[in-house]
Amino acid sequence: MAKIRVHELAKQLGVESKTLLAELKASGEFVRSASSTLEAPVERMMRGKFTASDAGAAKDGKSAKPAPKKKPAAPKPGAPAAAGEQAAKPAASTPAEAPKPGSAPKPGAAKPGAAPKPGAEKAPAAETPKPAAEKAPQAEKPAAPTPGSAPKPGGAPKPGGGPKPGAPKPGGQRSGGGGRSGGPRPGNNPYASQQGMQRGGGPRPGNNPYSSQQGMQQRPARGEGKPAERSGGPRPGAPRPAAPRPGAPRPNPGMMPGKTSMPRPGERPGGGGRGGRGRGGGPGGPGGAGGPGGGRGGFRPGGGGGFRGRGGAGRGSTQGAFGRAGGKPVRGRKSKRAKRQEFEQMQAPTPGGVSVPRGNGNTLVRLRYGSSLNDFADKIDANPAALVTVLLHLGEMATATQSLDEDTFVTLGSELGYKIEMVSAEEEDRELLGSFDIDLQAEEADETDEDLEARPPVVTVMGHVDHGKTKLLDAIRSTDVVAGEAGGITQHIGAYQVHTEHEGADRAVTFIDTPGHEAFTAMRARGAKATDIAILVVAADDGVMPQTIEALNHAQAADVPVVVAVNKVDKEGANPDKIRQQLTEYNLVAEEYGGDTMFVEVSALRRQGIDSLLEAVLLTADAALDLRANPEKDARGVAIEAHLDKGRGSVATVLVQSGTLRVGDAIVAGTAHGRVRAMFDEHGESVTEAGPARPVQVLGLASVPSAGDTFLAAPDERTARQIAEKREAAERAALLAKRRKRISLEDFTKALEQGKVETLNLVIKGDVSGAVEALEDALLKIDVGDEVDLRVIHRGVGAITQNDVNLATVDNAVILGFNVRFGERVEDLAEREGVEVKFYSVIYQAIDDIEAALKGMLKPEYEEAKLGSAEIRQVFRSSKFGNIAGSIVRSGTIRRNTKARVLRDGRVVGDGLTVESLRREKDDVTEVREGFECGIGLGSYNDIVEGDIIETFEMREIPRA
Ligand SMILES: Nc1nc2c(ncn2[C@@H]2O[C@H](COP(=O)(O)OP(=O)(O)OP(=O)(O)O)[C@@H](O)[C@H]2O)c(=O)[nH]1
Repeated sequence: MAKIRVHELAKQLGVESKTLLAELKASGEFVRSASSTLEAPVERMMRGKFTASDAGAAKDGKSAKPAPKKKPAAPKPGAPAAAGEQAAKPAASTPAEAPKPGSAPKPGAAKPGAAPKPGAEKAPAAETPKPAAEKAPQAEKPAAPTPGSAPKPGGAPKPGGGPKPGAPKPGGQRSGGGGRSGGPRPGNNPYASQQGMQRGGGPRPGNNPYSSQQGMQQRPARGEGKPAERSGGPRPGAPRPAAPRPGAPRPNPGMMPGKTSMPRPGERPGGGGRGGRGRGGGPGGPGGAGGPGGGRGGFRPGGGGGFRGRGGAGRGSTQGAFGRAGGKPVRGRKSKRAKRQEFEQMQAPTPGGVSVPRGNGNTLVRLRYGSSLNDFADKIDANPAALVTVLLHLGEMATATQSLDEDTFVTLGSELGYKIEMVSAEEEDRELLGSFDIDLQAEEADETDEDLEARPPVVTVMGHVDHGKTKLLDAIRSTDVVAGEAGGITQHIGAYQVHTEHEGADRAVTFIDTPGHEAFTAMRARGAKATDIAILVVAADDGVMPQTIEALNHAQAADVPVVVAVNKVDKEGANPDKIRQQLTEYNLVAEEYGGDTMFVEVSALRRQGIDSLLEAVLLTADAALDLRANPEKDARGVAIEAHLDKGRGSVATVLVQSGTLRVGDAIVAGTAHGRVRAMFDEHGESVTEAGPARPVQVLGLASVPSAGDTFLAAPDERTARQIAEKREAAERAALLAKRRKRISLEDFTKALEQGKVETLNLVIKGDVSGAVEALEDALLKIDVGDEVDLRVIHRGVGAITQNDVNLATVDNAVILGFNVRFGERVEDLAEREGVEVKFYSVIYQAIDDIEAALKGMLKPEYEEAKLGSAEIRQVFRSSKFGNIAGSIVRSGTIRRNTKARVLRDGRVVGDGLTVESLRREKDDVTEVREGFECGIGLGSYNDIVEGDIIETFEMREIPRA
């Protein structure tokens, strides 16, 4: 810039640099060497001081400059010669802002020696202060009311910029009024916002690089042409009325109605009014533009106008800036569409500011337990990412694919106007089937008495360990008349049916061949109600035991009638009555005691009492249950057992509960589907159809269903497949939810504080299921703290398939193959999709790798590393930068943008700060080393006093062990 350096001035003044330096220092200026630059006021002051001794030299310097300066800015260049402090004061008092700027460094005036400026400005400044103050407001007032000119309220007064810069308010007041007499030093202070203030009423533009005024000085200079653009005219909205019409000359900044142009009262607020919007800002800020504009407009009548030709014409004035005839300003009219948009936007803002379709508060959304934001997004047709954002703003962090609990959905839903209803797996399955026009409930409800036929009861044997359940089932099986007749060996297929004579009729009873309440409960948990009656086996020599009670509870909870088999009556010490007695305490009162529970004494070992037991079962069933089913419909039932047979493929034992299953039927059992290729009974006999309560082994499913899966015959194979696929997807989601190491709300908060929750998703494939399970268990046991989440999203036996890779792609997972390889063409796919697949044959290697990977994913830990400290020698106030700490670096280095804290008497008074600005002299620097002085700005933190220590530090990552 064109500021004069000490040695240059010394030369001009005919004194030695040393002398001048000494003088400057004596005056309290911040000058370090002969090459330091001086601000104009300081220069003036020095010239004043040395004038006596060398008037000639001084004059020369001045006279050379004034000329250029006057040109652009000052209307009243008047007294250029008048240097010295007096002149300086008034100049500064008019916030140094407008006037000076013009004269300031840049303006067309090449490199003004600096000296001249002051002169040029002072004069006008000194005179104009007041009028300016008045004018500026005036200029603004009209602006506001005339909408045409200032379509946006902000355009005129609002931003407050107007008053500030344009009017003398901040600047003027400050400088004028704020000048404290006897202020310490006129400033060549690089940090003072208003150096003049300190001087008794003699505000002078300082050498302060932070000073906003200085910035303003530059602004106009730079903006010869720009001001109009920035301040005066082309604000959004503004251009419209003035828009160039075809044929009109293309507008250029120079043509624009700058605020600089003097708005006349009553006139459309041209630049002046708008100029007001500028903030008193410093260099670079838009306010700067506004400021000077307004300032000029206000302070220098005619200044801008003269320069700009048509400057006076604001929008709506006789002649528009763009050549458009003046007149009534065109008021923008909103289209219906715009209005609608506006209305839509008036809806309550979504947290996070994202756009999400909103419900009306009662819009019902049904979600399955274990659903993710993706599922929710699907239902409301929203962008999952937007939901993630909204949830984040509600204080919870989740990925789009992560399963969330009911509370979270309800909270999120209520925020967005949706009523969330979570549905269970059974309900959802019902819905799923409903989408295929299969409504099992309605089907049952529609059945008439004629449709229904008696069916055998289905019985489960339960009881305490070693009380003889298995033995009893064996005994019952062996009593089967049919089996005896056939002479066949009864195979274990998971259930069997026996026939017995009851009240003169042949009756069948179906037994679930898996004793124990665990299987019973597991089936119930899957929504299957396969059992009609429970036989509670109690060893007469042992009595009621814990598992007896447990089994009883399960049966009662399932509302299943109980028949008690008092077993081992052949044993010495057997006390059947004791059993009856004991069980009364559990609401199981024997008929003999006036209750309705049948107690049958049996010896499974000796196969005694079995017939009585079967009879009791049938009596109970007849008394308590309506065992009827419609055989004339598609089969519905439950899978009891299933396994993969090497030769026969998937072999599933299903219990038909209603309808009739026939060979050739398309069926779906859980997520398995297929066509019934063949059916076998418990004797290994092939059967072609199976009616209600008939257990059969079914061949033909494409995969293996799980025990407890419901099955049904579908109208066709395609439907069966689609149902299976939908179920599989739903099951996968539910499984993910279950497998996930869920994070509580508390953890969420913690995770939020720490950053992001990281998750490592895995797909595990192995050669045998045992290995897969072992690996999964071991991996889930890896302790890596709360920060990292490990999730096994899929596991299975066999080669790595396309499906595995697809899953890994979607969930961004790593595939672990244990003793398996890629399936056909899968390797290419994995490569294409960028899915990492790792193969192992030693389980510990896999665990080690995953552990290391998890550690690698751990958020780095940081420690504080001190960078430097600086002692505050003096505090400079800057309106733009806040308080600036004129400091000397005591140790290390002070770097810009590093973290900082302020210490006072060894105590931290301000922490979590940042070195937002750092200057040496007037130059922005990135760092200042030990022993050097600098100006440190801590942003909006202003609580600093002399003697404080500013300590800077950075956070360094600590490598994990
Ligand atoms: N004396 C006698 N022993 C019996 C009788 N029923 C079963 N046992 C014996 O009791 C033991 C347990 O019989 P299980 O049928 O295996 O009993 P469980 O309830 O199936 O046992 P878990 O499968 O372990 O729950 C066996 O040694 C049987 O031989 C019986 O009526 N009389």
